[in-house]
Amino acid sequence: MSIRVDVVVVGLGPGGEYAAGALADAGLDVIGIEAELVGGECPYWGCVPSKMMIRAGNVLAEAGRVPSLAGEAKVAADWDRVAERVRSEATGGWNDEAAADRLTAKGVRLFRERGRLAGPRRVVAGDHTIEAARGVVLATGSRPRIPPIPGLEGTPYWTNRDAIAAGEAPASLLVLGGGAIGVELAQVFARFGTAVTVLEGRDRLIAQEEPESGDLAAKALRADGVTVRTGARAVDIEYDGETFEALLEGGLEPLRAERVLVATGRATDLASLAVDTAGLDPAAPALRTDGQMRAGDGLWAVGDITGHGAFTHVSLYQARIAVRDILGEPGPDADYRALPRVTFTDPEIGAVGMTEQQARDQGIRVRTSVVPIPESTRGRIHGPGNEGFVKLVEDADRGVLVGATSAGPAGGEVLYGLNIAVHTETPTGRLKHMIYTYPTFHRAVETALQALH
Ligand SMILES: Cc1cc2nc3c(=O)[nH]c(=O)nc-3n(C[C@H](O)[C@H](O)[C@H](O)COP(=O)(O)OP(=O)(O)OC[C@H]3O[C@@H](n4cnc5c(N)ncnc54)[C@H](O)[C@@H]3O)c2cc1C
Ligand SMILES: NC(=O)c1ccc[n+]([C@@H]2O[C@H](COP(=O)([O-])OP(=O)(O)OC[C@H]3O[C@@H](n4cnc5c(N)ncnc54)[C@H](O)[C@@H]3O)[C@@H](O)[C@H]2O)c1
Repeated sequence: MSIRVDVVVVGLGPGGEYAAGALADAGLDVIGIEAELVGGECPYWGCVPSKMMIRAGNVLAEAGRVPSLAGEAKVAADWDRVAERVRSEATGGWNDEAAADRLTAKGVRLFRERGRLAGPRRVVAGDHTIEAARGVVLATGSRPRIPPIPGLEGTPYWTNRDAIAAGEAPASLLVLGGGAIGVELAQVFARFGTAVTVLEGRDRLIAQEEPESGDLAAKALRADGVTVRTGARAVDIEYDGETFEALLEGGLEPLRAERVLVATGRATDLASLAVDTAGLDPAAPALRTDGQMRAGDGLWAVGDITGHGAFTHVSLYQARIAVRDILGEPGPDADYRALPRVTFTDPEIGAVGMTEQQARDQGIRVRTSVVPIPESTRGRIHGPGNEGFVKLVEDADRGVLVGATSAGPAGGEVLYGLNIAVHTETPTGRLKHMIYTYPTFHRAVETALQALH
């Protein structure tokens, strides 16, 4: 059956859901195509449930700090409460009815199918061929990248989805990959009694961030009893029906665990979207777009599929730009200079813009400073759990911050001011003469500005 509409949105994760709704709100005739759940990875298997799990783990850790600050606290960790909250409050039992209703109430026609391109401005979904007069938005996200480790395929390894839906905390867990997913979930399960080992191939955790961040994450995880193995890779995995055994590079002692969580990055799948029918490379790792999120004539792409950072806020930011462009409204190009991200470990590790190394690699004459939170007034007041630091990366010639990290209690919130500074390129000379509230964690930013060298 052939249908004509204004816009087709393929994939209704955060970016696609926003774009479809906003375009329908603007009066366009929109079809949204979703193969699984309206809302995508973030609300059902990503950001929201993982942060609920982290919140639970953090409460336990705070209780552990009571003896040194306030007396006695006896707590008994119970994963049932976590699983129940994830099921009922985060995911509604992995039911997207409310999200689907919100979208259809805006006038979006929802097709529960797997869509693919069939040429410019044309999408095939099930028995339907849809001609989109204005064009197509691709927002199909990413899925776990499974490394080709011999023996892994065919075993009941976990991805983020199994970890989020876990009915119980396993006795032991081997986490492959020390990126954001690996470190966040490793800490949570460790706090609920699981014996966790993180195996990271590179020489530090959260390796795309500052080295100080990786060191801090390793220290925090170790303090929770996690075994952190960096520069280590599994070369073979066996499963005997009960236990996984991972053989390591270099003949190191094998690791055994009840569960294996694969958290080794995400991949897009452009081939299954038949992007070649629109003249694009199906083997590319991501769909390249211009600053208005155009991937071709009558084709826009937003979210993980664009390769600009797998974050919900990136997907929503790009979706707003694509919507504006589709509606013919002028606006600035996407700008990733001040891309913020937070790894929600305890302590939180927030970062924006470039790391020191990235800035140096760009030939920027760099000045930096690192100020430890425990040495700040608020850090001393806070006491146990005060680990963290503020690191600034300044372009010394222009006198502006091009990157910053704020790690510590509420590190993700402290990041906001640094995000503004990098985005607006406020001169560090002006930032130094601002009034910073006493005694806050973010006063470490003022100290770090004075210490730039
Ligand atoms: C454990 C975990 C924790 C995370 N925590 C955070 C966090 O704290 N903060 C943050 O910013 N980000 C976080 N992320 C990342 C965030 O979830 C993603 O960046 C975000 O969901 C990407 O949005 P998206 O719009 O690209 O689409 P996605 O959420 O990836 O959704 C894409 C949708 O498209 C559908 N689809 C795919 N192919 C087709 C097709 N051919 N036809 C129809 N439908 C299709 C899929 O079923 C899916 O519903 C986390 C991710 C994980 C896994
Ligand atoms: N707080 C957040 O915003 C948040 C939380 C979770 C996920 N995310 C998003 O989801 C994305 C995916 O997360 P992720 O943690 O899977 O990916 P990642 O790319 O952040 O980290 C994957 C890690 O796995 C390592 N690795 C790859 N292959 C390996 C192997 N065979 N053995 C050992 N280590 C190996 C890599 O060196 C890398 O450090 C993140 O990049 C992030 O954008 C964001």
